[in-house]
Amino acid sequence: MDHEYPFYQQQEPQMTDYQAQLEQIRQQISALDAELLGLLAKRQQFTNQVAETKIKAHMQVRDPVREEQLLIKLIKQGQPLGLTPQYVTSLFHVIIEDSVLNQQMLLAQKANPDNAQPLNRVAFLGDKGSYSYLATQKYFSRRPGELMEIGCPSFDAIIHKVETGEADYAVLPIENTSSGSINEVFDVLQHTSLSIIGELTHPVEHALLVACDTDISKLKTLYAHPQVFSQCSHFLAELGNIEVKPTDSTSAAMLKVSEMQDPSIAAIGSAPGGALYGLTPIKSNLANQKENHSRFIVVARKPVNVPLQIPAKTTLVMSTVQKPGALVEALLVLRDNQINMTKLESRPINGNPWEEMFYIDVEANLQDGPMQTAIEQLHGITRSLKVLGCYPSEEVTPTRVAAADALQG
Ligand SMILES: O=C(O)C(=O)C[C@]1(C(=O)O)C=C[C@@H](O)C=C1
Repeated sequence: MDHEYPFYQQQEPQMTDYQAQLEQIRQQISALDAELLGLLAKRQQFTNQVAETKIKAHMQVRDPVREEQLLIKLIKQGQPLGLTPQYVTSLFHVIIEDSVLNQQMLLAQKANPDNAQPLNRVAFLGDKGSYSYLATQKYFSRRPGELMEIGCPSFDAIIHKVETGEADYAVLPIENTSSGSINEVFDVLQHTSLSIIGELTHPVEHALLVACDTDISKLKTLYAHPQVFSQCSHFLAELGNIEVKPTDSTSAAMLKVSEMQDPSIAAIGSAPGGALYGLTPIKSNLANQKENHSRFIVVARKPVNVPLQIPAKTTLVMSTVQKPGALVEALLVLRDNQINMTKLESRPINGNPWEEMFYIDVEANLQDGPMQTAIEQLHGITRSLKVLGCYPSEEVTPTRVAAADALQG
């Protein structure tokens, strides 16, 4: 006879028991997460108060000594709680970056009081879901006023919207870590009266997006912006014989795939952007370089004043006289005035392909004495020189603390 189990034998827990346990723990996690959000919001209120004080005291926003002390203390406090120095450091780098950018925005607002408006009409490439759309959302989420998104089919159309007053700002991609400078934007900057008033970098995480249940082996056609194809050239080479079809923007590619609902068709774009079109990612991280970012500039009809308390960048465009060493002579002016150049880009002059325009980004405030001297000297040795804009630098370099140092003593 089969062995009889005593009636009182504990039954094996059912899957529903485990799910109930999981749900109970998850509710406790969610309650703690809500508390953490409340604390972060309170911290933001305090650091905004710090900004108010710094405005009155004409103090720099960044205080590296304070950041180093703060990180060392937090690493020590985290250790007995089982929080590694790496975890604590990376967490507070994000928190401090947000604090610095918020403070910079507050100081910039004080320096440009008439810029604050209830509605920010912003032109950008493509439509909702494009990388420019995501960058626009990111940049203006930190600024007061409602955002009116104005998607455009081309860079010329974007510039036209702002020049004619149909838009207040434009967000333009100017370079990408994988595919380099975006030449069309440098070319439109040559002839516009608009000023660069801001910048931001935004991660560009390309994913393979589809509208219905399928897999890579079934794909025959791929839609994407040409920039995306060059950034994902290695992935495309591995894909083999698949037809790639360029679109004006990433959002146009995603809209196409969403409308066709065809399992043999996909788009390359960001997963958050794709979600706006009902697309799902079947493969991520397609870019040649894993750290793939695009830098965007923000342009407007009026330049902004950048307070000396926050790090500034100035972008110049110049053409040199036709003599050997002319460019070197111009760059030596920057060196002689202790001005650090962060970017140099050359572009042919429309209608005069044998001469070039040079775009230069420097880490300097236009109001600075040395910068004023450099501009004056450059006017004397170049054929043409134009300041495209002076704007707050949004690159917040994190303060590094060696974990070992932090845990000593
Ligand atoms: O305490 C300050 O001075 C702040 O501005 C706050 C804060 C922070 O978020 O902790 C931000 C930036 C500074 O570099 C240092 C610290």
